[in-house]
Amino acid sequence: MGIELAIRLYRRRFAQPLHTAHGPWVWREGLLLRLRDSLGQVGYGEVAPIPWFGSESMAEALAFCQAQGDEWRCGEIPAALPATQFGLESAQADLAGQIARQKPAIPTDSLANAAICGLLPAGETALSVAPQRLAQGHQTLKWKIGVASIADEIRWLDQLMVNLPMNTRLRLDANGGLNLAQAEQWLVACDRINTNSQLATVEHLEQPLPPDQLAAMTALGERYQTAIALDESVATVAQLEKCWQQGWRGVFVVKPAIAGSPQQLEAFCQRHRPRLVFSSAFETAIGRRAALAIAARCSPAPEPALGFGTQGWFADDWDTLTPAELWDRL
Ligand SMILES: O=C(O)CCC(=O)c1ccccc1C(=O)O
Ligand SMILES: [Mg+2]
Repeated sequence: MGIELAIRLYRRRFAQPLHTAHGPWVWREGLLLRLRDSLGQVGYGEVAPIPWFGSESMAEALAFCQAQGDEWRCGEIPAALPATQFGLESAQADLAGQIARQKPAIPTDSLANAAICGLLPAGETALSVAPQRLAQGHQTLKWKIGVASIADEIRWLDQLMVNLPMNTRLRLDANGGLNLAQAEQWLVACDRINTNSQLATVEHLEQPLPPDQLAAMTALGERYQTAIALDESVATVAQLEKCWQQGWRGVFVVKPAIAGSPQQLEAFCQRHRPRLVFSSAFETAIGRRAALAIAARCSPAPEPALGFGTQGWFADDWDTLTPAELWDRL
């Protein structure tokens, strides 16, 4: 008897919609996978695509998984299905004991918040939530920009900075929603903050321009002091390779859950030793565990902060469940 593949669909509602430059994100949909061998051992995986990041759609992922039938034959998974590659490969790794048995450099359950970037809501609400995140132990925070007017947002940035302790690091994430003039306006504001020795630091400006504008972002990186991080431009391992080949040596944000094959991702990291920031795709505990195991293998020193401050954002209690409990719940 071979390896049995079981599939479950899930749909979770954000407690408050996540606002980005792409608009509000209200529901998170994905697939949970379970492989079971003839001895009854199981391995869990998760397919959590983000179509607006260029991943496959839920329908494409589901169609591929269903087409496998009840048995998983470890066949090739098309490069056009990066979230599915992650889900099936990490389920196999889990079945092989590589995720649970491995003692991760970063403990995956009770991660200290100091090692995790706390996520702030977009807009002015960030000002009242920031003290809560600091009280929870986060020392790095992330704020979505390109959601309200640039004048308002830069004013809120200044108000936010005066109330942050000096050791705090703030990430600004534009989700590709700025034009060149706006990106320059933000970088002027960031450099002004970063040259003020009385203020905390803006760690990076994430994906200021649309994904295809690599040359323009490289030029911005040379003209301003504040670091630029690519995210949407490098959603998959293939895109990471391409941007590396085109000379990008700044920060790469990596979301393992949508990057494609974990093995290929690890190989890219070993080969080039890029500057990495690992980030969540708002996956469940199943994908999170696998993504954090990959992060630990790709960059042994847990620094900079992991972009995994995504727990508690949903209107359910799933974040309190173990992978097996979550599977049984669905
Ligand atoms: O990276 C983080 O700190 C949190 C995760 C995050 O921001 C995110 C989560 C899902 C989809 C896109 C993004 C993003 O970085 O743009
Ligand atoms: Mg981002």
